[in-house]
Formats: sequence, C-alpha cells, structure tokens
Amino acid sequence: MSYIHIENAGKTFKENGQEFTALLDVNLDIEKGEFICLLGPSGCGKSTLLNAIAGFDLVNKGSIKIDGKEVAAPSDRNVTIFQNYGLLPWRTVIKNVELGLEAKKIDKAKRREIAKKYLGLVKLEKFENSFPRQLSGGMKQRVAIARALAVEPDIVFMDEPFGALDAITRMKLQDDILEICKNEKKTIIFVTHDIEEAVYLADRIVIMTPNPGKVKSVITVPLHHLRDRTSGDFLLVRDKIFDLLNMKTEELIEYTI
Ligand SMILES: Nc1ncnc2c1ncn2[C@@H]1O[C@H](COP(=O)(O)OP(=O)(O)OP(=O)(O)O)[C@@H](O)[C@H]1O
Repeated sequence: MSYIHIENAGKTFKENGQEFTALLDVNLDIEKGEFICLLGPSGCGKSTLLNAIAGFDLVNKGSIKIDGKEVAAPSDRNVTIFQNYGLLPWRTVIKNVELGLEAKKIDKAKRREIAKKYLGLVKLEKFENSFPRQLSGGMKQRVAIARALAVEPDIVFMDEPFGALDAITRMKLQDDILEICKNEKKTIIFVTHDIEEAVYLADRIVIMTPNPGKVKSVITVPLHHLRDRTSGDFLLVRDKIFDLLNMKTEELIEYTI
C-alpha cells in the first residue's frame, strides 16, 4: 500500500438542515517524498481534503490511511503551514522557530542550534532577534517554514501558503521551498489555485473540480526539478492543465503529459 492511501473518501457538511457534499469519492495514492499540489477553483474541496488527510476534520465516508493507519486525529509527526503565518507576535523570530522543539522537550542549547540551522535555510539568520511585526509577509512565511521544518516532520501540509504574498515574493519563496525540498526530501501536500505555482512545484498535480468536490485528473509533471517558467515545456504543461480545468469529462484521468 502507498504511504498515503485515500479510498472512496467523502465529506458532507450539514448546514441549516441541508446536506452539502464537499468531497465525493476521492481515490488517491501518495508516496513518501512526493510533492503533491491540490489544484482547482474556489470551493472544489482542496482545503477539505487537506484537512482530512491532516486529521483536523475527518472524512465521513471512505478511508484515509497514512503508513497503513487510519487518520483519526492530527499527528505530531506532521506540520501545517497556513496563509496567515501563525507566528506568535510576542516571541522573537528564533523563539518562534523553537516553538515546536519546546513541545518536543528538546533542551535549550539543542533547540537554539536546530533553530539557527533552519533560519539559515530560509536565509533569515540575521533576523533571529527581530519580532514578527518587523518582518515583511514573505519573511514571516519564511519563519513559519523554518518553524515547521525544524521539528523534522514526516508530512508538511501547506494551505495556500503564499496566497497573501505579491507575485515576486511568491516566486522567491517557491524557489526556497524547492531548494529546501531538494536537501530535505519531505512529503508535501500543497493547496493552491494557481496553475503556474502547481506546475513549478509539484511532482504530481491533483486537479479538483467543484459541485461536488471531486478529483478530476492526476497529472505527473514531466519536468526536471529545476524548472524554467518561460520554457516551452513548462508552458505546454501549464496550458494542458488549463484545458483540463475547463474540460467537461466526468471520468478520472491519470496520465503523464
Ligand atoms: N465547515 C464547513 N461547513 C459547511 N460547509 C463547508 C465547511 N467547510 C467547507 N465547506 C464547503 O465545502 C466546499 C469546499 O470548501 P473548501 O474550503 O475545501 O474549498 P477550497 O477548494 O479549498 O476553496 P478555496 O480555494 O476558496 O479555499 C465549499 O463549498 C465550502 O463552502
């Protein structure tokens, strides 16, 4: 069985006595070390699926297993990075990065050493004594990434982590994430509605469509790890996904472009 195994997963919400299907019959297998982007328009269930895999809000049909075990609650082996950074404003940058290490009862000297290493990875070592309010949005998200990686998680869940950033900062952070992933091979589940972002980052892209939220296609991105947004191959994949998002077919398609 694959590392993350999702079988006929479904999620319904009840609102004012009415049932709403946010996810229908999702089947998906993810291997350890894969970078997976969940891509689709607003309301197609990307966050619902991410939250279900992360154990925050479980599916009410089918099954989601990680390493053979049914997901029943969030695991301290995994971390989630959100769009709003989630930094503690009263703590310095380095103390924010140390947060998860404190929870793991790692001693002070070791915490410092690990936090410095990860601040180095996100190129913020000079800002370790700053407070979050003194940082730009991109820098805050870098701190959040350092904090997440410092605990050496198995899976990193990212829900539109760069959604609040301007285009140039976003591109820089995408490069940082790829660089970090190259060195520390992590399983990453990354939600985005930006086609270009998905093509730039993902090993595979899970294309979802709304009403009800479904997986429409799973695309293996046939590009080298270091991608060039202006290359013909890149644009070809991007255009193909654009077409897929507009297609009407109902069946699940899994293929390599
Ligand atoms: N707790 C909830 N109660 C009721 N409906 C919900 C709840 N959470 C999500 N939904 C509905 O489920 C659908 C899918 O929501 P979800 O947030 O997963 O979509 P999304 O693809 O992540 O969208 P976006 O890109 O806008 O964040 C939406 O129609 C949403 O209104």
